[in-house]
Amino acid sequence: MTGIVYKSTGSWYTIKTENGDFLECRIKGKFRMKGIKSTNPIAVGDVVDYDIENTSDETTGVITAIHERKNYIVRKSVNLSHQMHIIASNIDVVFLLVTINNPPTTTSFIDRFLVTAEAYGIEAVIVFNKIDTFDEATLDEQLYLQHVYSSIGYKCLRVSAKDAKGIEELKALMKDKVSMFSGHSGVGKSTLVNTLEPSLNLKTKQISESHAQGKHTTTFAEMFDLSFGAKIIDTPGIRGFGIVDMDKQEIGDYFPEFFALKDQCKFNNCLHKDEPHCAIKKALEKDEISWSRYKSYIQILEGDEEHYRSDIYDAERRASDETRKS
Ligand SMILES: Nc1nc2c(ncn2[C@@H]2O[C@H](COP(=O)(O)OP(=O)(O)OP(=O)(O)O)[C@@H](O)[C@H]2O)c(=O)[nH]1
Ligand SMILES: [Zn+2]
Repeated sequence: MTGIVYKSTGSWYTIKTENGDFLECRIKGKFRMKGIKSTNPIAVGDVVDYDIENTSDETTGVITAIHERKNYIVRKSVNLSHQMHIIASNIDVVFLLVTINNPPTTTSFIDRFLVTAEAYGIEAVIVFNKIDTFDEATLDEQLYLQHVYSSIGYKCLRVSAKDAKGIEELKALMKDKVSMFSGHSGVGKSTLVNTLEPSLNLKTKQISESHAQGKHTTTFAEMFDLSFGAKIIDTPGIRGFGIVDMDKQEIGDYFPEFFALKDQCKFNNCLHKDEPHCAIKKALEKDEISWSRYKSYIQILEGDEEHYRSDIYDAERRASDETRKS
């Protein structure tokens, strides 16, 4: 029998069975996934095979196999620096909430996020929130950003979580899929989820307020079914999008508009920096590639390893704090 993992608390896993019932399961034997050193063998989102185990007073399950993951997101384990903790798997779409100035979301943050999503193989959608607060300048900036990202091919939505604007479009994109919401603290993630499903009171808020950072081991990702046929994965205390190891050579491949042109660069290992006859730099000069995207690319390329290997939320937050100070 097959089920989906909705919650994991270390030794027990709550799975939803094909009948729609929830079943508490343990695992039997060793689960080793090829190529990943992870502290947890099974993560929220995993599709698993299980057997029923009946004892005199309860019915539980035993997970016997895990189906191949279509993708997964990780963070470094708190205690074991070389191991990964798999936060969640089989995510269909991740929504990045962006606010223009309250709080500010920089293009560099957006681009790092998109690069990570590309590397993970997860579709990313940009959701501009708080449109109810926009003055003319903010609106201009938002529309400009929307133009930049939609011309690359990223879906963009404009919403107001507070006034429930744009919510139907968002629901349509979430239907029949597993979604995650991400973005800086204060962009409106909890508000938006509550607008989508008022009965669902996610723990995100409480936990971030009690400064649970560093105590990740006590917070667990959890999947929820929403009434309109969508699933979301909530990751309390984890607002970033994990870590991805990238070679310098592959970074450009995670900028779709660079990737589309790179065959036209003279050198097939072109880093689009100082090389002659670079198609990306030519496109940049013709304004066919946005300067802010190119700047983000160079930052990621030249950034110290910490920048793209550590939690991008924290890295970017520090960076954006520094920019604001200067
Ligand atoms: N005007 C306006 N305010 C909003 C909107 N969405 C959220 N807010 C406000 O923005 C503030 C932050 O919203 P939250 O939903 O707590 O943000 P969050 O992203 O969950 O924040 P963290 O829990 O810290 O990660 C709250 O005061 C909300 O009322 C919106 O669409 N319009
Ligand atoms: Zn090039």
